[in-house]
Amino acid sequence: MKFHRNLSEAVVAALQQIFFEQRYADKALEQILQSNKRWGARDRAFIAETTYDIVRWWRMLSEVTGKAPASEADVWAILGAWLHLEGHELPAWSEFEALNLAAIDKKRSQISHNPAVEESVPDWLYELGQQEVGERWNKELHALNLQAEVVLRVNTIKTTRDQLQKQLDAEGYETLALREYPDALQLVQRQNVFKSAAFKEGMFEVQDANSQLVAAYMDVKPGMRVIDACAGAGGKTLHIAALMENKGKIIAMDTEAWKLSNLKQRARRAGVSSIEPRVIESQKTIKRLAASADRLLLDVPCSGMGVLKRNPDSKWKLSADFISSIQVTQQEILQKYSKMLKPDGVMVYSTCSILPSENRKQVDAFLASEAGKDFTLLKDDNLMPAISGYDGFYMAQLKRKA
Ligand SMILES: C[S@@+](CC[C@H](N)C(=O)[O-])C[C@H]1O[C@@H](n2cnc3c(N)ncnc32)[C@H](O)[C@@H]1O
Repeated sequence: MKFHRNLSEAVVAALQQIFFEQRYADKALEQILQSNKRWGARDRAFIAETTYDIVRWWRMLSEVTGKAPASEADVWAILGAWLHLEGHELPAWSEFEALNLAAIDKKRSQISHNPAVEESVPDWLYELGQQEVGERWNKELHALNLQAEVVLRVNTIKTTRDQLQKQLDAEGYETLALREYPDALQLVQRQNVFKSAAFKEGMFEVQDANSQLVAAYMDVKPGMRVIDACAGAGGKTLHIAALMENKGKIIAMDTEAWKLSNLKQRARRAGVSSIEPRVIESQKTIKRLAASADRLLLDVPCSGMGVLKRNPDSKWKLSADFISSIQVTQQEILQKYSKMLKPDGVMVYSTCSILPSENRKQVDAFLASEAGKDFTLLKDDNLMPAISGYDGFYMAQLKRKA
């Protein structure tokens, strides 16, 4: 494989932004990819995938190159080590001249005794995972370091899974229908599906397979009144709308107005008219909706510990303090927002985390509290990356007593 210098420079520039300027990986890449309109699809894929993979393996690569990267030259060394460990011959560039490949190989073989380095996570995060996830942690961590599959959710308001599969096939995108996920198609090869006519026509959204199980857990029926209280840009809201055949009403709420604006655009493309976005300005917004929903989704903000495959930079940006503070928000949302559910209604609490302290323990604390005394837990599920091959999620289905 031939490595082009300008693409490697783009990777180094993205990594410097991510690690030295604390920018989010997706934002840094978006800006860098926009800066050169002449790069084709393969060039863009190389820059994005290489950057993400190096972000994923940053600690391991720092260890094998011998020091914590602090300069542009160090980032070139990290790129060189990555290329070498991936089995590529290094281009004869001055930045790679000082690299000692034999020393890199030696260090790589020595780090297997330290799983935090081997799996490339900070020590505190490794220890937290051990305490919380227990025996399964090493397997889950390993799975979280694999590249995420690209999974589509068929928009059943506009098409069927069979029809969409044929349409995509005709456009040059080969997909697999996933047996245990009724609305899901998985790309056989990584391709930019956002360029397809099917996407522009609103036939699908890109959504992880396990994420698609959350809306299904809501047990919605056409005509119901549903509140999605942490809707964000509406990944799950749109799925709920499709399951309700676009009949009834879904109030999509969030504290961030810009996310709800994105949701509006996506709803238009998907041909969904049953969603009413509503920004949460204060607790009054919640109180006005007391006992008004047949179904309530609390897809709460969380650590994102189930989705490290697609957001590997979270490993370096998360902190124990952030996880503690987000847990306080999760319990507050359970306590206050659960009041929006009608008696006899069903509420789903979900996270994209695999930490019990954000999941079942939050539900148990809620059930033991005054606000939770009217609720019973019907079922819950831990969707684990190593078992399923997809992102990690937790979902609990609770009923409010009649
Ligand atoms: C896990 S994300 C939601 C993802 C979204 N449901 C989806 O499927 O794409 C959590 C969302 O909660 C929002 N949020 C944070 N604090 C909130 C609060 N106190 N009340 C409601 N939403 C909040 C965030 O802005 C974020 O969009």
